[in-house]
Amino acid sequence: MGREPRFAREELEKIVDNINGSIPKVEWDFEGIHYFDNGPLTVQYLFVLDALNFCFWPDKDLSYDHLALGLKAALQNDKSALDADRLQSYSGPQLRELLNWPRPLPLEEERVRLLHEVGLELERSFKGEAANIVKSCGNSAVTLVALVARHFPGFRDHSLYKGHQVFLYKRAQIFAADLWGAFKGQGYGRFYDMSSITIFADYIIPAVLRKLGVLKYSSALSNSIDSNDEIAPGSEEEVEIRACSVHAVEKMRELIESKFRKQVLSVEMDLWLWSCGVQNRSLQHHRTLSIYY
Ligand SMILES: Nc1nc2c(c(CN[C@H]3C=C[C@H](O)[C@@H]3O)cn2[C@@H]2O[C@H](COP(=O)(O)O)[C@@H](O)[C@H]2O)c(=O)[nH]1
Repeated sequence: MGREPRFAREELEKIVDNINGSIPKVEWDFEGIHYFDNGPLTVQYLFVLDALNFCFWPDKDLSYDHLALGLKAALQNDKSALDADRLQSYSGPQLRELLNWPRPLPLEEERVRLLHEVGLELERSFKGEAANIVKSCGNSAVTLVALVARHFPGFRDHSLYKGHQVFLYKRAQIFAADLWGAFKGQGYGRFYDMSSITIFADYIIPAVLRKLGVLKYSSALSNSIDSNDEIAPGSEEEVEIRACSVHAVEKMRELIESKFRKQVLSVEMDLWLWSCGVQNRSLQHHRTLSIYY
């Protein structure tokens, strides 16, 4: 038997019936950890946040919250902390200091490289401001994702799977969703095509779907995940875990529409599933050293 995950339609139907086709509403920033001033600095904050929004698990005490809170505190202390020229100059130890983290961050060199890349390209093409990327996307989240991926190679979350290119664009899509959530669909968060954004294929959502029984893993894959083996970035298994998660949630959304006549966004389903996942610290997730999620 292969090691690939399998999508279980019966389990999915049960879940959709249990919630009566209504996705429990989770407020964006339910954790109360994000910087928000209703202006362009918030866009800069979210863009830098999502440039670094990956791979926290190698340090068991580190989580996404530390990154969000650290960048928020940095901005509150110094409004110019995330200016494009400053982004290009941070070293690893300076980034740690900014985030108030006492030891090297996972993939720290990559994080620093990505910060420099973001600062340089913001300066070169967007007058230093992430808000200008958003202004040039014509209120389309899809255009925003494409623009970000075109200008910032670090956001090009793609892999080659059995000869096909697979694009999951987790961090570029979450940037659009974060704008939409933070600005409550207004101003910098106004997009007419949020329904075209899929879930953000990270390491939490697949673990939640597995726990719910919607994704079934072979015993070989289950054993390696449960014994904390690392899964190689770009491997077939890694792409399958992520792509099956996107597929499962799209199927859930289709089922809710056909059975309950309700339109739901994948972004709303993502936030619900993700918030369940991060509140369950014992959840076993797959471990891949990746800059994409
Ligand atoms: N699918 C999905 N993945 C998300 C997020 C978020 C945060 N979204 C903000 C938006 C509104 C909320 O109020 C959140 O604050 C982070 N992650 C991913 O989780 C992992 C971190 O886990 P841990 O090591 O336990 O902290 C890592 O891959 C990270 O990239 C999300 O929303 N959806």
